[in-house]
Amino acid sequence: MEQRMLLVHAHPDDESINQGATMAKYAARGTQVTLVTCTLGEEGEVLVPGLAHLASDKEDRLGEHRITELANAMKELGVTDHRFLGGAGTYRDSGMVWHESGHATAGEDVKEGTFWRADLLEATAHLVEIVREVRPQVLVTYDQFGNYGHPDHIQAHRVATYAVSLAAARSFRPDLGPAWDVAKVYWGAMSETRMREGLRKLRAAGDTTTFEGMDPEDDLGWWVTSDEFLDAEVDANDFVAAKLAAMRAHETQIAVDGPFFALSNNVGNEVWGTEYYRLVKGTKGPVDERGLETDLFAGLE
Ligand SMILES: CC(=O)N[C@H]1[C@@H](O[C@@H]2[C@H](O)[C@H](O)[C@@H](O)[C@H](O)[C@H]2O)O[C@H](CO)[C@@H](O)[C@@H]1O
Ligand SMILES: [Zn+2]
Repeated sequence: MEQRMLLVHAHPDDESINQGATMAKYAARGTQVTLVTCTLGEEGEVLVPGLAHLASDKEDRLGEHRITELANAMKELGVTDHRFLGGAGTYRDSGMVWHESGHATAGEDVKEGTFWRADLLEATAHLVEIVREVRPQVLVTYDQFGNYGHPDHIQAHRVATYAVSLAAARSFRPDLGPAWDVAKVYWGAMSETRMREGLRKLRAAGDTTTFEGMDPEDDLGWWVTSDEFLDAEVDANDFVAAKLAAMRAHETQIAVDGPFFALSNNVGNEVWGTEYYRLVKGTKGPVDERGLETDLFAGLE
């Protein structure tokens, strides 16, 4: 079977942070990996001082710069098919604010033309066209909370979920191509056990700044998924270097000496090279002794 995987993400950088190792692993073994990014990340911060002029409140050219960052990241992962939903610049980054309880949320005045205010059916139709062209057996996106509450992540979840249904409906927009039913849909997840183990190692090594304020013995809350709800673990430790190089490519968003890289090597390999998933559509394939699939195409041979 020719394996085809489609990932739907909100901003350039989400793909590398969340599934960079998985993408590199499957691309290396010949799976067709397609990434759809819904915005250009125009409202992002700019961590590189020499690029501060690009910010949305200055020259507003961060979006075009992040197109290049994404292309560079895809080269590191070996992914050759990456697209912007509706074409580059169709949906603008909605921005975000931090809610008092620690997760992201939409600001008071979300601008016209942003992804959060997009017409859901219009945005979904753009994705249906891609789904019917690519015909993926596996689709990956965020959970209903966008994993940490960012409005664009939540909207990407909604568009991806709606597009899976409509792409399979023969009577919906036949002009967008023959119907296609995606066999398996996964939500990216962060294992509670793995995050707790990583935090314990960091704190034991004296690191109090990485994931500052998080106590490994506390309830880790919305950050993580309880292991009872995990369905798949992709061990891509051989591709950690590619993932970290892809994350570094998003230089305006991810500080090389920031929390993502502050992990010591051994913690880094364990935390970043293994990526977790919840299966929300389709039948679970063969599992290991923990009840976890180790291949997202399990059961589809
Ligand atoms: C990983 C991710 O989704 N990044 C988004 C996010 O970026 C955050 C935002 O700039 C926030 O203000 C910072 O405090 C935080 O550190 C950033 O991770 O939101 C941006 C604006 O919508 C988006 O461009 C970026 O890709
Ligand atoms: Zn994002």
